[in-house]
Amino acid sequence: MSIEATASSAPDPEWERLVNEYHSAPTAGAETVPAPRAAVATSDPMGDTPLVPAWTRTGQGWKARTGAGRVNSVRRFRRWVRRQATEHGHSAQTFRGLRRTFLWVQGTEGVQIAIARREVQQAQHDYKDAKWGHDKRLVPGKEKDKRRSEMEKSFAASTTALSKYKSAKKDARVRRAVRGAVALSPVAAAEGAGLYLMGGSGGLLATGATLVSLALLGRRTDGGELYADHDAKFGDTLKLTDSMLNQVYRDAKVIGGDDVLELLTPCTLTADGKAWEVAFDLPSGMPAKKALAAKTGVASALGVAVQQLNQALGDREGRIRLRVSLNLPFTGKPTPGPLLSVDHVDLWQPIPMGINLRGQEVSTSWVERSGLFGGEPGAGKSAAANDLLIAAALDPSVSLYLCDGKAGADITPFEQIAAMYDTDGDPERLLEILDHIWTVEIPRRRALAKEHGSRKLTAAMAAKDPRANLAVLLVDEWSSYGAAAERKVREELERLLRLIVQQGRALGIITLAATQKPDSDSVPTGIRDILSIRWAMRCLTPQASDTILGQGYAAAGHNAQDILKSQRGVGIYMDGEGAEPELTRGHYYDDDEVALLLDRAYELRAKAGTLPAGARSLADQLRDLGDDQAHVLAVLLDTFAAHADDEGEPAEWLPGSVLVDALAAAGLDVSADSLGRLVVRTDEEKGKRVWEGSRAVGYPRSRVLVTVRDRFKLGE
Ligand SMILES: Nc1ncnc2c1ncn2[C@@H]1O[C@H](COP(=O)(O)OP(=O)(O)OP(=O)(O)O)[C@@H](O)[C@H]1O
Repeated sequence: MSIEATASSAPDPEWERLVNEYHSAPTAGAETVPAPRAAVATSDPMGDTPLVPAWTRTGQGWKARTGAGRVNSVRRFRRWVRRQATEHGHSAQTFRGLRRTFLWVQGTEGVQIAIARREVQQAQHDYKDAKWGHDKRLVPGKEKDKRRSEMEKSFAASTTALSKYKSAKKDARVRRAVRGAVALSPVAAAEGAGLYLMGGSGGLLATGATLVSLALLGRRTDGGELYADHDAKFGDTLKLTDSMLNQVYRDAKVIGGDDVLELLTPCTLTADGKAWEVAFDLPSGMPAKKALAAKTGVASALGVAVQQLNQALGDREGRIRLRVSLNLPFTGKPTPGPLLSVDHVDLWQPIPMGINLRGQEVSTSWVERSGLFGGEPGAGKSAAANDLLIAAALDPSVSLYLCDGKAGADITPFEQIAAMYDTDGDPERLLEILDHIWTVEIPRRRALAKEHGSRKLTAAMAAKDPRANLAVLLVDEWSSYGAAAERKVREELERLLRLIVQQGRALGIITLAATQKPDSDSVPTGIRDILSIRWAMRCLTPQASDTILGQGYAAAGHNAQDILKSQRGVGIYMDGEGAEPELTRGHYYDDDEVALLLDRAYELRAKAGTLPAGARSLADQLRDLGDDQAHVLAVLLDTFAAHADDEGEPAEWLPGSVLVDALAAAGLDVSADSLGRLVVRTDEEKGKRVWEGSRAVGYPRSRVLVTVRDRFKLGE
């Protein structure tokens, strides 16, 4: 492994940034540990202390490492059990050791003895042949002498061979006895000493030591192999080592057999103990794309699921930041969304969308942007869209235009605060909404920008002029509208949406399209290409994933098909053009939380006077008119509401005296006659009714409502 060290004399900002990053603890979403960021660059002026993140020495660092240690122990035990069934099992090793000891004691003398025995057999055979030749009759005298001499020589050779054989046997016996003594004496000594010093347990201990010695002797298999635990994959050990890393990238055919990765940090367990991280450079000249595309191979070589692996591009070509999660990420319960703890939101600022793999908050500025969220049904698009919509709702200045082509219930809770909405999947209503934006909103905004001497609306402008507000247009399931509309209407819808996305951007109109089936029908290509923020939730095919993110992303390792069904709300998030896609889980607000947040949004808007006309109470709408009679009618309506029954329904009838008193209490000097002239009753309505034990003349609420409608064209 090679770790770069920075010369103390040569400040290297890039290096310091990297070091700081590795010394910092994760932020929101993860359990955080205070990280002594500032001290890092200066505490090691010579650059010679090991690059170990400071958090490892904190209480939580120890806790994380103890947790990982515990998991590792269990896994080690499981590996040990698995090992016992193989030729590397400890009993197999012990027997191998025993056999090897026996063979050693037996030695190689057996071979000498066998050779000597063979010599004896040969010599005796030769002697027999010579004797047979000699004992023949009718052999002339000279020849007889020669044969006798050969017979005698053979006899002598046979005797010599026999004595050599005997001495080889004796020699072997002695040597074996010596080796036997050598092998047995330590065992006997240990046993004796054990028994003598500690009794039975000492004997057991000595036996254990003998078995361990035998197991050690039998460590290598007959094929000469050793049990190599370090060859185990990350998935087995849950520990990432530098040598393992190189092997992994070699196995995945990213780097060659002789290549090495240049590690910029050691393999480090993250502060929350959930993953290992390391940053490294690929061998010079190798594009990072090669490693990113080999995601499946790398995951397989690590022995983990592909979802546990995250390779992010470093800040320069060829640099990779690898993160391997110990468990499948994003499968636990979602953490409470951050909007729950804020009073209001400023949509001109970045808003929190979700949490990335490192537990960091992913925030996005939606100003001058538009987005496309896609994924199979139930992947979490509506929840993701809610991250923007709820933030927009909590900014009382923002106008909401919400359209749901699938006619679901996702945007129903927003109805009260939406400027215009369609929850029926009605293309005619969508046309009305888009037409309103194109013919009313956009010209108004353009004129406003001109008034401020600009071509676009900005945050600075909004701070000075409340008319310069943002607006959000959500079009969920465009294809459903397309399918339900006539060809002409469909073409008009497409034309308007394209114009709104293109021209509305600079004028503060944020468009968000969501689709279940990301293909060219679901969002027309021309419109899709100009939606800059993309969020690809789980898709069924890599092509669908590419339709959301852009061509070639799946092949480069960013494939939303890899997201598991259990990883709800998780998607590959691309925060604008050219941004590196990153796996992000959207913040999730359940139905109760959405209702709570929208109540807050309603209040904020009621206070700011930005509720859409339909959502404000009739009394408020009357007051807004600034007309005296409208004001009187507003007080009358409030008085009926103040006398509501147990179910909260306003009173249906009140005596004139009660109404006149209420008007007086509101500072309005209205006589009974003037009231009668304003709210003109029928003869029947003028009849007396029983009120608190006596009979009185009064006014029905329905007559007041009719007066409001007739005079001011307001109300039901
Ligand atoms: N960020 C998240 N964290 C945890 N769970 C989530 C998240 N997002 C969604 N879910 C779960 O997934 C379910 C489906 O989510 P959602 O309705 O947003 O999916 P969808 O893609 O919009 O589905 P459809 O296309 O059918 O409308 C939710 O009810 C919720 O239980």
